Amino acid sequence: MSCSITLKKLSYKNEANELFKNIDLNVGHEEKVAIIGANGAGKSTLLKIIAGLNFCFEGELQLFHNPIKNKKEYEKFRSDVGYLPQDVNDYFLCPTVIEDVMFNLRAKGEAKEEAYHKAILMLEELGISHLKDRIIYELSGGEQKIVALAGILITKPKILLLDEPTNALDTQAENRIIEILNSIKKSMIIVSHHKSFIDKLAPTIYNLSCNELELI
Ligand SMILES: Nc1ncnc2c1ncn2[C@@H]1O[C@H](COP(=O)(O)OP(=O)(O)OP(=O)(O)O)[C@@H](O)[C@H]1O
Repeated sequence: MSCSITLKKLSYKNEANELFKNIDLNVGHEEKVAIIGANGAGKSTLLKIIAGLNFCFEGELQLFHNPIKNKKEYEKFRSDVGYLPQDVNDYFLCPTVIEDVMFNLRAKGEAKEEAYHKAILMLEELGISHLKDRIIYELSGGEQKIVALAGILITKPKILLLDEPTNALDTQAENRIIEILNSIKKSMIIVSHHKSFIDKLAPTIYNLSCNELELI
């Protein structure tokens, strides 16, 4: 199987606890995988490791079959990975929604008009055109989460890592996200507490519990 993400005997301990030990995981090309688990089980930590934000692990992380041990080795793949953190409070770099959604495209050298056009389409697709000129820090938590997702999807990463993507979203927004994520053909890992949300999205579900990743 062609794998986008592979974990081999991955172990991690923080100062206080061992969070997971000898975890194996394969996420195939365009496969959607969900991870559930109790508060503090280590789900966000695992996602941060896969997102290249923490290299203090033992074992092996591979992206597209390439072993990655450190930040330098990760850089080659960074633009292939879109990571939505659980808390998007400190996530934004621009004052307004449209500027922030355009930002990553502009950073990649895309012309302003083209980036603006794509950002407008992305806001439409996510149903948040009405937020276009709003100041991000005046938006609700749920609105901020969708804006952050827009800023990620617009760069068309090959892998999506989503930490509680529907946290703080109302039912209508959640259904919109389900529809959009279902229509996207990418490799995805979704961390969520909402089993009903995951059931509509990811055929493969793991439970992170007692240091182990168990297929359920
Ligand atoms: N930066 C940090 N420094 C120290 N401990 C941390 C840090 N981040 C997380 N932890 C601890 O690591 C453990 C796992 O946290 P993590 O956020 O990965 O769990 P989680 O499964 O995502 O939880 P939740 O479902 O509540 O979001 C927790 O005990 C947490 O307190």
